[in-house]
Amino acid sequence: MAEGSGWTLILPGVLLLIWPGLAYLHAASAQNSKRAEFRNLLCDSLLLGAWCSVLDFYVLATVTIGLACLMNNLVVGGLRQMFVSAAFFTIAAAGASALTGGDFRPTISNSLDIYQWTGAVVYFLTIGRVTYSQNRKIGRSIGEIKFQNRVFHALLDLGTVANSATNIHRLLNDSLNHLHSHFPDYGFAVYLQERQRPDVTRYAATAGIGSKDERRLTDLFANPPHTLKTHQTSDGEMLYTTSMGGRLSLYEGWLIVKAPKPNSTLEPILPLFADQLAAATENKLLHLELKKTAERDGLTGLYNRGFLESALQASIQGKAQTPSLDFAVLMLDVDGLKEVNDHYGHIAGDQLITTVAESLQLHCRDSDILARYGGDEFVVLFPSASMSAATRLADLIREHLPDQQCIITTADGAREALALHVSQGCASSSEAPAQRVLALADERMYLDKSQRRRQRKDGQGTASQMP
Ligand SMILES: Nc1nc2c(ncn2[C@@H]2O[C@H](COP(=O)(O)OP(=O)(O)OP(=O)(O)O)[C@@H](O)[C@H]2O)c(=O)[nH]1
Repeated sequence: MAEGSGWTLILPGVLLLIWPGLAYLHAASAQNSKRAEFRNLLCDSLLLGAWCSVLDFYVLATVTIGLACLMNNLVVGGLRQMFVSAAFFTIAAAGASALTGGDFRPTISNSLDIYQWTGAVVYFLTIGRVTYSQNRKIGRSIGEIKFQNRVFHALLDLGTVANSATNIHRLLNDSLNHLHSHFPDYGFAVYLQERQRPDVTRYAATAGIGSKDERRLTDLFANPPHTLKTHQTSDGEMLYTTSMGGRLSLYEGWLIVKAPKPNSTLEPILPLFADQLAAATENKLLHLELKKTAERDGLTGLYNRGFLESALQASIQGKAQTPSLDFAVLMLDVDGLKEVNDHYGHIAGDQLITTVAESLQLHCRDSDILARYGGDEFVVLFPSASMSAATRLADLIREHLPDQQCIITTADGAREALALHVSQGCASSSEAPAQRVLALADERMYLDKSQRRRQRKDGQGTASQMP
């Protein structure tokens, strides 16, 4: 083709000015933009092949344009796309030569060579620069995705960790340790307090917070919520405070996160952690409340009969599995409750029951299971103790209970002091089959009661004495 022919002006114009815009519109409007991009690249190959023909296959231009074209296709569509593009490039070059009767002039002039080399160098350096910034963007995105994955897993597992805790202390400690294991660079603290009784019921836990910050936070926590700010720095580190109150019905709560530096990625996810922790805490509080209601006696707060029977069954099974493991039972029955009810009314009777319960509780150890078994009957189960534990407690009660009194208010407003008396009987699995132990203690308790009744009749004592 003759030098300076119209094609040398039209084709670059089409390639550089019109085609990129058309290719963009095509890709943007296509339903499958990836396939549209492949088609665009193949059109690119056709146009570039034709352009090489227009340039009379000037070798440097042909090599540079051809390589750039193949590289684009390889990067975007892989080897297959590259081979297809090579075919399109060749067909277009050959077709254009055939149509226009183009020449073959691989070398033209040194100055054009220098110009062409400069263009090629600039082109490939530009591609390198673009690829570098793309890689950095991808690196940043991967970092963000990894962080979001950590957040996602930490959130997902937080629920499991919190739900498997047996009480609120464990829940808060386990949850914060879990968060700290996922985010070792961060420190965590949580504070909870009952809305109605902030000074009475409080919980606190920390993980990864230094003792200095812990002291500072404890001071801050002494007067919440006014003094707790959402953000504050501590020695160049950042403390983020998120309220958990919205998800808690009876409690106020705050999750505090200490970040090594201000962190804008962290801020939006803190409410997620606070929410998850608050939801788990609320569930646990409800669960514990329900459990307490199911296990406890409403009047005295002691274990109820249902709980005692399950604990007794566990002891019976324990004895069956390990015969050397004994348990013992002490049964107690308040004397003269009916008389108190009849004289002073049921409220006074209730007071007598609760006073006896409190006195019994004073003498029991943590491992003893003290339950209200019936109206005026109490049972103490010693799950892994012999008869001596039961007789020791029975002796203590016999010795100290009569010294204590229950103060009641009579219908006319007068205050009366009632003496506390109980009948009692003990039994152990070392002296009877495990299933019979409670019944044996009951029989012994009734023997004791009969004896005490006889004594009362003989005028040696009264069941309920009013001094
Ligand atoms: N105030 C009150 N009375 C109760 C409660 N549960 C049971 N009672 C009453 O307690 C009384 C128990 O009567 P009894 O078994 O004869 O016991 P008692 O009067 O202590 O007589 P002894 O055991 O023989 O000394 C009954 O009148 C029941 O109605 C309760 O929760 N509160």
